[in-house]
Amino acid sequence: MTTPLDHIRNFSIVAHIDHGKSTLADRLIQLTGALEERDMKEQVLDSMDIERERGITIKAQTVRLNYRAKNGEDYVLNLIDTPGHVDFAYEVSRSLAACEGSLLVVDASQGVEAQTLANVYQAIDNNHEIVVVLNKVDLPAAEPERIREQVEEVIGLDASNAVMISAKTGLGVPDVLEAIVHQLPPPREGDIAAPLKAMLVDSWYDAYLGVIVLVRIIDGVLKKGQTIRMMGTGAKYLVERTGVFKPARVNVDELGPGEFGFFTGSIKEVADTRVGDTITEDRRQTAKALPGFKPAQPVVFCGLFPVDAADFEDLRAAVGKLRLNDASFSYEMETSAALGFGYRCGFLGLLHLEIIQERLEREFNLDLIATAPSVVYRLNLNDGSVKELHNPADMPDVVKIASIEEPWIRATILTPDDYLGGILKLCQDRRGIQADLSYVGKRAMLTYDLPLNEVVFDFYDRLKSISKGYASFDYHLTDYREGDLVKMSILVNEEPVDALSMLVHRTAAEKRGRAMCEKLKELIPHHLFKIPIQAAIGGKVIARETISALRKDVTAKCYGGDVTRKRKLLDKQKEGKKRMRQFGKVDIPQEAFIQALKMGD
Ligand SMILES: Nc1nc2c(ncn2[C@@H]2O[C@H](COP(=O)(O)OP(=O)(O)OP(=O)(O)O)[C@@H](O)[C@H]2O)c(=O)[nH]1
Repeated sequence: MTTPLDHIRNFSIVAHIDHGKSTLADRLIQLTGALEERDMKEQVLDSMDIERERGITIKAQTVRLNYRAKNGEDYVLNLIDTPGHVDFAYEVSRSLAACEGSLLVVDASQGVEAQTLANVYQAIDNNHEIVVVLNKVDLPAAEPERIREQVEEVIGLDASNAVMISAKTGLGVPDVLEAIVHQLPPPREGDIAAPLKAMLVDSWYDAYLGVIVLVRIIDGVLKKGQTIRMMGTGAKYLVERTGVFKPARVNVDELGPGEFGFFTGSIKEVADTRVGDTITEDRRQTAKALPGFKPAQPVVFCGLFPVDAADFEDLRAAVGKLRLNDASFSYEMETSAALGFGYRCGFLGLLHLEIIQERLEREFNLDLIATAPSVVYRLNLNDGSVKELHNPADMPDVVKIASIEEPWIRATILTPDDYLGGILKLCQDRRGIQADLSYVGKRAMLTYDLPLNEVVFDFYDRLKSISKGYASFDYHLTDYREGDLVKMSILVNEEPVDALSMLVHRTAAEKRGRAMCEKLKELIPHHLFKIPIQAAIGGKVIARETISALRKDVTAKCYGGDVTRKRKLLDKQKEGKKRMRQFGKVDIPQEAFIQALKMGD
């Protein structure tokens, strides 16, 4: 039995990070009895360990809630979870496109932040009705009335019906359920008699069931035994199981118009399922596919290499496994003169990079060296062709290059007035161009255009430290612009270390080069000979440091007598060596790479 359309509400929750989205979702699940209290783990929606530890949401999830409203009617509420971080904007957009309304959660003690704006504008772009929820009213610092006005003023939403709640204590949460039923619209279309038409919202790999595909049904029904066709890829599959998440997986006989649910078939890889694709029945196809989605494009690349070359096979297996569940992560094999075999990997952004790296190290027990993150440059060559450059090491000879273009972003930063000066300077130092400066209550809202290349290093960390954590930040890619970019190489003992080469703006090259050489001088241990460290553009050295020679006999202090002590010291030294990489005759500790690449200003 499918639910009639006017008794279905599909909604998502949009919020700035930490404003209480997950806490509210948990409350809604709890209140509608979807979970027994004792089964209620904290934040059930954030299922992966890392997500839970870091308190961030990565994978979009959906939960069906059964709710009997005060009017006595039974409703099916589908909560579609969306990630809150900028890197996952693409996942946010596809989840929003699949539902009709949003709860906009705003922390009543903090007010509107950068991601509040970015996320709510996406919801508005998707024609969502929006219920404003002011959360954390239990906090002494909460000013719900003031924040209500702020929402109206800054976003232009009618907040007269705003629901004031504390997701933590549960206060006001039942009103949220009523608001969902009465203020959000049911699905706008849906013909149960028409041929099947469904949107592929998400997919992931499950060790027992294979690929699980999350769908939103538009027309018709989806059930076991049907042969379905993915209209974009043309692939056909037999449906083996249909079901919903409550949030535990429950099988159902069929899914009808307006409903969310999942199906499984013999689909081997997540890569076979294209998010945004239209699913129809093979023998009775829908006439028109849904407007397609753009696949997520990786914007940041870096090389990942095992510290111990013998671990390469393990790395190969691990990236393959991760990719099964994350089609937005891409990789191809790379060989580096310095680092041996590894992978060049593409990510949606810096947080995505960090998460993947951490999962590889933690879940697969790998010790990795990551090279400097790089954006995708566009090279216009003299022969008229255009080349995309993912790796500075692949840069062709400069005489072949007519011009280089780099990606730019538009960043929105909200900050208390006190830190504005420092932030303006940071943006200016990073070649930023100010587009706007206005005020949201007592806080400044800055709009800046910045080269992504200047943001991938440590912009976010710097912003947080300048503003003592109070500034919020959001960005989206805008365009490619020509820039005076040069490849800077780092030479250790006259040997170029490819993993440390990078593209920099000519005006910043000398400063970066000098900082890099100074840093490496501190980080590379003394050897028995003098080691020059140089930064160079083409053949021209722009910075230089020298590590003096040192004769060091670690066993000298053992007076030759105690053999076991001597052995222990030698073992210890060997252990230290394992985490080193040899460049020509020089050993560079892994730590030196990480630190050199992490440069502050
Ligand atoms: N005092 C108070 N704290 C709350 C309330 N709601 C949430 N919090 C706390 O605020 C913090 C962030 O809440 P989350 O629900 O994880 O926030 P989120 O928006 O889901 O964050 P992300 O998943 O990282 O985007 C947690 O420490 C919660 O315990 C509330 O009503 N009152």
